[in-house]
Amino acid sequence: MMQIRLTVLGPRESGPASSPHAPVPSADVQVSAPVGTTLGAVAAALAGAVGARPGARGGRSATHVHLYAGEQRLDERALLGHPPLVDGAVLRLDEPDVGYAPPAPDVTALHVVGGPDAGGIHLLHPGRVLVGRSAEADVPVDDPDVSRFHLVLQVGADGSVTVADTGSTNGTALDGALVGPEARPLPPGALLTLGESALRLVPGGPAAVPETVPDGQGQLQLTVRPAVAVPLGRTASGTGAVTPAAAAGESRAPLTARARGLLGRRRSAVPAASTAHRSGPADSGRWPDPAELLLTALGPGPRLWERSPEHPDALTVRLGTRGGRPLTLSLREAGSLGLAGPRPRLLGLARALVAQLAVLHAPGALELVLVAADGGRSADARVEDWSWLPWLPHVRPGHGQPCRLLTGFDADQALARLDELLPDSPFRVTAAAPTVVVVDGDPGSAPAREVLAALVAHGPARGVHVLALAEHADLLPHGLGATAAVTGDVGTLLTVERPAGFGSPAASGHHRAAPEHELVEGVALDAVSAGWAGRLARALAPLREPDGQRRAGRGALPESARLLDVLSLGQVTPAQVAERWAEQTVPSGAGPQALVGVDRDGPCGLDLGGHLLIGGGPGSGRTELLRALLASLAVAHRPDRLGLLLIEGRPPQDPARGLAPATELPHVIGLVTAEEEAAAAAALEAELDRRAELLGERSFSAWHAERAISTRLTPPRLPADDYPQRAAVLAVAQSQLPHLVVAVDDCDAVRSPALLAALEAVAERGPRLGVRLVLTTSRPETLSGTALDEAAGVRVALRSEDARATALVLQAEDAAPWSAEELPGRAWVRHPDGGVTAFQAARITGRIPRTATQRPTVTPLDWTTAGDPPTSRPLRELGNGPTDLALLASALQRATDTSAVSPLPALF
Ligand SMILES: Nc1ncnc2c1ncn2[C@@H]1O[C@H](COP(=O)(O)OP(=O)(O)OP(=O)(O)O)[C@@H](O)[C@H]1O
Repeated sequence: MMQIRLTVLGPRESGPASSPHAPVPSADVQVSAPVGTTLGAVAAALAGAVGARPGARGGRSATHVHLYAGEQRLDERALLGHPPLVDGAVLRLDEPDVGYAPPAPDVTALHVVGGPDAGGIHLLHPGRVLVGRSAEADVPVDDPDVSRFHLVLQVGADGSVTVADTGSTNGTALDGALVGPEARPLPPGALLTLGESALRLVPGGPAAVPETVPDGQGQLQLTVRPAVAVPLGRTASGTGAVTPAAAAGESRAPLTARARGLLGRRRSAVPAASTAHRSGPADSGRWPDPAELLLTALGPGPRLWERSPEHPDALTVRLGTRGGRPLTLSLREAGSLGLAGPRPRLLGLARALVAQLAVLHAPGALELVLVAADGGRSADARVEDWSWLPWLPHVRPGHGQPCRLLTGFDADQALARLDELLPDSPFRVTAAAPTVVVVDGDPGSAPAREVLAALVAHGPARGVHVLALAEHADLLPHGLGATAAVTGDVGTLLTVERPAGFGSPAASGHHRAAPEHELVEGVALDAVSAGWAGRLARALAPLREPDGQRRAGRGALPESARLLDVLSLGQVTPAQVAERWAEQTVPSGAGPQALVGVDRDGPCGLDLGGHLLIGGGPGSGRTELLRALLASLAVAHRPDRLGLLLIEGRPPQDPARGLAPATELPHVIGLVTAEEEAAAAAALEAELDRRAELLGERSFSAWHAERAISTRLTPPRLPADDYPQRAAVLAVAQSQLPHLVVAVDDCDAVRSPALLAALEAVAERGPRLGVRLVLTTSRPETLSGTALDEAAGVRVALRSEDARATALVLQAEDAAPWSAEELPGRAWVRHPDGGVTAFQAARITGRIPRTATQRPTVTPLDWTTAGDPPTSRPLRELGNGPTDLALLASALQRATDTSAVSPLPALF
């Protein structure tokens, strides 16, 4: 099933009162659907999500819902998961959505490149274009210092543009020179300043080459491209924040200086002219303005995700401009940043900063966490303020954090998110990428405040950077490395306090016990609207890094997985299985391999080079993992090359819940019942001896290298009860040396001394002879110190109430970092090299999903619960059809028959 998140915009209320500015109903939904589902299958449900009843309006009937993506009318046969129906898509009911059309690249545009309402991209078509604060303006700019109708552009048919001031209060400057009521030519690249806003005329250019490949499941993979060269003029010493002068001096084309008068004497006199350089959009330089950011996300453009953690400008954000030059701040150098000032401007600034981080750093290079749990504001208000952010791909849990998104909209979620960032958290063990945690106001509880204080103090050294927001500077957490406070009559300026000597090579090499701070005043801040941020985040939502460039350890663990999917055996036909077997080469000394689940990098296996121990509490999924392992081994190895001997230490009351279902696998050479324990023990020991004799001095692989394995051997009929004779016959009949896996469920409950002795013999002698143990236990303390425990090279800990049990299984001093989540099948594995990774074991005895799960569903997205731990509801069993294991076993049996492979005879 693929899952894509969409926004549906409803039809505007019809009737005489309807105006182009009337609010449009909108809903964020999640669509779950099998690959190959068409839009038509969910169209009615999408319409329903915005309260539209099919047939309620002309054009829409019970069967026909008209949906548009931008201006494009969508065919109902369009496939979900393919562009434009990808994650983050915005669909509109009944009418084209002009506002969401991607900007045509070949048309000259006016970009709002700085100021309190930055980021706008307005295409200029021939005619008269009014720019002003009024919503009625052709180019509205929500800047208090901009007049309602501030200036007018005249766009000629040939693309030439002139500008004239319409008698604005604060004046207009063109590249620093005052513009009067007479029209003056506005050349491409020129910068217009009005109020605290800066606008640039950007000529059209050729369309960007698409750089993504759809995966058909709602995501777009970026194509591999050469690493972006670091712009000239930068050296390693330039990694810090940069002074405005340095920024301008180092960018390839200095950004245009703004008229100083506009900064100092707003609302009064006309600005004095100053000399200015002009820079074209192609080289807008080191610190992209909000409009360029949006284009980069929509393209996606070549600057998308350009900053690796090693990039000199990694984690450096542009706060605004001063004297027309970008003022930046490096989170790496400052450690943390506080933003203070009246909301909405504060939010606008925060959005601009987070947008820069998300556009310039790939999800593998930067993790974003949102904490918006301040009890002083209603939950609805908090979600409304931040609902744009969860669309960013950087907010997905990449280290197994128990949540769907790294968000904290209530006190519990907030504390969980902050806890996860502490150094001893299991979720930071493999963290390679830095994290920026946005904390809006109070984090919601006293413990969370404590953790936040610790993160402010010690986080930066470990790559955790706090970006805190508060209405007043004195409400910010103490000890932040830098602050930016919104000031000015109308809240469009910033006063930035940051460590002194930022970015200067001399200072960064110099150790300061308590860094002095410097104040930078009169910074014209960059702020962007919520709509702008939502559009940018939705554009980034479907994007994924090219495979090879993803950092190890990224990607979330699924809540559950189906083994047949992990094995790519969705259809599970005998032919498919026979093909797998045919790929197999002669057994080697290395143990058999088996895929059993999914880790953060995709399907994952357990290495049976040695023995395997699986520990976990009641109902944690030990038996299921064992069955999955057996099934997976059976798919990977022909039944003449692998034998499976099954032992139940504590036979379950309902045999279907134990290992009995696995006996249908053609590889199984016995399920030992209580009465058979002694016999099984004898047969096992005999088998070890037989193998030792057969091998002599040779290793298992050397032996195999010496002889070709007969595939045409028919098993002889064996007398039923004469074990020694059977063993002898086996020895002759086999003249072959298959892998043998002895699987013992609940091995702590095995009571027969003979069987325990045989198992210990396997533990000791087995690996060299091609015999491996797979043991499960709910009481690892009873095994502690035994040969069975000590021999296990690969160790898996499923959930357990008892932290000591987990520590014993993983042979860790302290289990705290490794407590597995509630989910059945969620586990940590300790590899022979000592590394520990998390994975989700896959399911093999689930019932085949029948029609009910295959039906696409549309559910409202609720951001408030995205940060909750996944509920440990048992997987819903649908229908009473055969289990996946039964299906697989039957395919394996038929494959055995048709490929003339002879399964091994029973061991005893
Ligand atoms: N990998 C998994 N994915 C989803 N659900 C699972 C998984 N493994 C187990 N379960 C669910 O958890 C239940 C318990 O699993 P299982 O019987 O394997 O656990 P156990 O640890 O052997 O339990 P017990 O303590 O009863 O022996 C199963 O009925 C199944 O519904």
